[in-house]
Amino acid sequence: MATANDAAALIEESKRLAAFQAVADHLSPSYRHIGIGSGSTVVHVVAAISSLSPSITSAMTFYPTGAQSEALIEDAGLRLAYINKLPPGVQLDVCFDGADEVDSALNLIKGGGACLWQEKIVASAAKKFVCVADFRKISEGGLGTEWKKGVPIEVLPMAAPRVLDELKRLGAQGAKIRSGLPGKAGACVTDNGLWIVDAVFKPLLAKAEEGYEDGKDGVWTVDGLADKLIKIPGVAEIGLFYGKSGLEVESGAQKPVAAYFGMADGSVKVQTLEKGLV
Ligand SMILES: O=C[C@H](O)[C@H](O)[C@H](O)COP(=O)(O)O
Repeated sequence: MATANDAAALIEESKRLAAFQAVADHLSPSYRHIGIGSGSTVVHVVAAISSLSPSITSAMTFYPTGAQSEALIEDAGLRLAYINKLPPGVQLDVCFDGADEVDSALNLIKGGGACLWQEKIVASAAKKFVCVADFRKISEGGLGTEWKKGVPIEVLPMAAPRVLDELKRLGAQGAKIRSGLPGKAGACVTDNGLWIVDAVFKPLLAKAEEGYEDGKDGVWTVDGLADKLIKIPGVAEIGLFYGKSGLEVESGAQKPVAAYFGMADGSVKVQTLEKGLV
């Protein structure tokens, strides 16, 4: 019988498979500017990049999405720079990052590790954002069916009570300020010095259905809810990556062009808007 350790090892291996395949498919030796996300799957992205010849990686510069990814880049001996130093008009060639859940339209929940704001800045600065995840992140029933902890929302601490009130009015089934425990008493504090509110909604629709009234009975489309959340005073950024992908717009895309999933059977599946999950 499989033990908890076996299950953990299987998940870790699936992360590794997804990351190595994504790097093999999307990191061209000609690339110069690479965004590195946050979380546990992206650790394998950096390992995959580090396994390449230094003659390739020494010509590249890597841009972090927070303290963890900054340390990943430094510890791997890769050239580190910051997105505010990217010359005006220059985009990242590619950004690799994880996700907490991915729906059929490549909308993402991100922020499980409280890094969403810088992640969205870096992902949207890239010509193409490539998502890497393990099989648990595949959402067939809409965002919120697999990731049940709620949509992470980065907020100004003094606005948190008002944000919680507004979330209730928008039909949130539950919303709370993320605790810093076990590491830190009190609220979780992000790399930007702000707080995270996690708001649980009914599973989000990837697309509006015919004649559908968004938000009725607390059921939202991803885009409909995102547009409401981002406008709440005191909200800095939201952990919904939605709208367009780098294949659809020149710049500013939040959605990945592809999502790589390591599967429990050792295979890797790739999801794109064109072909779905194959
Ligand atoms: O805030 C954290 C980021 O959005 C992560 O990319 C996301 O939580 C996925 O993390 P992991 O790769 O550890 O599942």
